[in-house]
Amino acid sequence: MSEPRLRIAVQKSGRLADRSLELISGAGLRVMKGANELLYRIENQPIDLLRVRDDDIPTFVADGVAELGIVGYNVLAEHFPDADLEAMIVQRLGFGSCTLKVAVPNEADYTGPQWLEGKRIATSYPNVLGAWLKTHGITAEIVEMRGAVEVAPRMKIAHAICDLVSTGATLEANGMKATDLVLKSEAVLIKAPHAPAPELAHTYDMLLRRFDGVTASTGAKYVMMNAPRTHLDEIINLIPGADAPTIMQLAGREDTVAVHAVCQENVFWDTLDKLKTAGASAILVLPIEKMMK
Ligand SMILES: Nc1ncnc2c1ncn2[C@@H]1O[C@H](COP(=O)(O)OP(=O)(O)OP(=O)(O)O)[C@@H](O)[C@H]1O
Ligand SMILES: O=P(O)(O)OC[C@H]1O[C@H](OP(=O)(O)OP(=O)(O)O)[C@H](O)[C@@H]1O
Ligand SMILES: [Mg+2]
Repeated sequence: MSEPRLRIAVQKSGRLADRSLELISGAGLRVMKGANELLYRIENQPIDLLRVRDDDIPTFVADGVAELGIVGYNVLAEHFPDADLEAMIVQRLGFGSCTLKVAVPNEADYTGPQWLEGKRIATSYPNVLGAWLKTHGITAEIVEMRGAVEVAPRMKIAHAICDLVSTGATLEANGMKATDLVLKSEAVLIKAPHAPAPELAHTYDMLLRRFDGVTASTGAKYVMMNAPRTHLDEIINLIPGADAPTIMQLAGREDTVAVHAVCQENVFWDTLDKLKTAGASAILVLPIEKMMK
């Protein structure tokens, strides 16, 4: 009998496919792209990647066909409108960020959600939209469409739409404006309801630790600078998201210390300017490749 292998369901192609593979290789898994398009093997761990349509990922993971999956929160919320999603989510992954919004033609005299009362709204997210309408006490007809939702008002199929928006370019190109935020989304790592087979528990735990490490290090920076003792508090307060920086005495410079810190947030040029003004010098910002808390 063949050795058991963990399965991770990932989008085969589309907006999450590349970033999902980056996360997987960032966790040290070597992907073998074989002849089998549905299944990619991991060379150095007992793991396979199940490559499917993103719509199939929530069901595959909930049914235990795959122990883990990477999918948009929007797809998960639509599939399991009544489930405890937080219990399924292992972690938020920080990519694939988008929003689900209500949008109407530019010329509409939109005054607020009440405008939607008795109207037709086209969407690929009938469950999420239905719940949102309910919380606003609105009765509207939901027209379900699989794609090209943005053309519905022009085709006179609907008065409004509820669709994914990221840059807003699609809405603009179709003469529409976003009016209400229905859901914020990003890619999430989800897990099956049952624990993995005992012989895979070690691999599973290792994988979750590594995914956490990769996500934690994304955007994190290691910042080093020299700071005059007189302005140390001010300078530390300027370092974004830094937890307990290390302060070291510089040799032969009683009045100056070296400050090293891990920043959890973006370090902008603006921050560097402020640090400089506060007296910091020799400022270095370095990327962090991996991080384990
Ligand atoms: N414009 C966008 N900007 C950022 N993220 C997006 C955008 N559109 C979609 N996403 C995210 O990426 C996910 C996948 O989008 P994609 O368009 O590849 O899905 P799809 O066409 O349904 O793919 P599939 O063929 O797998 O069914 C979405 O569910 C959403 O979480
Ligand atoms: O606000 P924007 O940056 O324009 O992004 C929004 C568009 O992106 C998604 O479609 P996608 O491009 O993935 O194609 P699809 O409609 O085939 O899914 C979504 O369905 C919107 O149409
Ligand atoms: Mg899909």
